[in-house]
Amino acid sequence: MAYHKEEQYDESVTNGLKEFYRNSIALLGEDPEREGLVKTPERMAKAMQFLTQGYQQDAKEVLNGAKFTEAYSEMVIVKDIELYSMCEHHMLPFFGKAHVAYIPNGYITGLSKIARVVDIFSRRLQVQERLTHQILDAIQDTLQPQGVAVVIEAQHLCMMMRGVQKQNSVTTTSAFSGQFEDGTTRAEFMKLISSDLMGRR
Ligand SMILES: Nc1nc2c(ncn2[C@@H]2O[C@H](COP(=O)(O)OP(=O)(O)OP(=O)(O)O)[C@@H](O)[C@H]2O)c(=O)[nH]1
Ligand SMILES: [Zn+2]
Repeated sequence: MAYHKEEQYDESVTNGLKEFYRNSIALLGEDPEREGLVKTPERMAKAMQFLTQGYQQDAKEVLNGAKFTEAYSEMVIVKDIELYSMCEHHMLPFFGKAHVAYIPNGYITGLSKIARVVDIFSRRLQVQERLTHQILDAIQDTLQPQGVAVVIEAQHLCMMMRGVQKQNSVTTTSAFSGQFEDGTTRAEFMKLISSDLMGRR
C-alpha cells in the first residue's frame, strides 16, 4: 500500500506533529521562521507518518491476500531484502537486510508479500529482536508452513552518530521455527543466504 499521496496523511496527526516539530526546532536554538525551515515541520510530520505507516497495515492480511495452494515443499528463500526501521529508544534509524525463508506445507505466498511483511514491521518503532520475531510469527501463523527462518543484519545510527560511536558494528538477529530448529536445515539456509548464486556477493 503506497503512502505518499497527500490524502493518505492524517490531517490531525500532521497538524499535531507540525506544532511539535516547530517547537522542537525552536528549542534546539534554530529559527523556525527561517526560509529553509519554514516547511520543515510539515515535511517531518509527513516523513514520520511514512516511516511509521506499518501501524496501519496488517501483515497477515497481506500474506492471506496472496496465499496459493501449491505442493512445493522445498525451502523458499527471499534474501537481501533491504529494510529501514527506527529504534524505539532514540527514534534514530537502523537499516540493513532481512533474509527470510519458509518451507511450505500446502500453501505458498506471493514473493513480494514477504518483502511487504518486512516493511510493515520495519515501519514502526522497533528493536531488531522484536522485528525479527514479528516477521517470523506473521508467516508462521498465516501459511502454517513446515518452518520459517528470519535473519536480520543491521547497523544502528544510535550506535554510530552518537553514544558509543562505533561505525562498523553490525548486529545480527535470527529466529527459527519448525524444521529450521533442526541443525541441518538451518545450516542449509545459512549457507544459501551467504552464497552468491547471482554473483552479487
Ligand atoms: N537490544 C537492542 N538494543 C537496541 C536496539 N537499538 C538500540 N538499542 C540499544 O538500546 C540501548 C538503550 O540504552 P540506554 O542506556 O537506555 O540509552 P543510552 O544512554 O542512550 O545508551 P547509549 O546508546 O549506550 O549511549 C542502547 O544500548 C542501544 O544501543 C535494538 O534494536 N535492540
Ligand atoms: Zn537507539
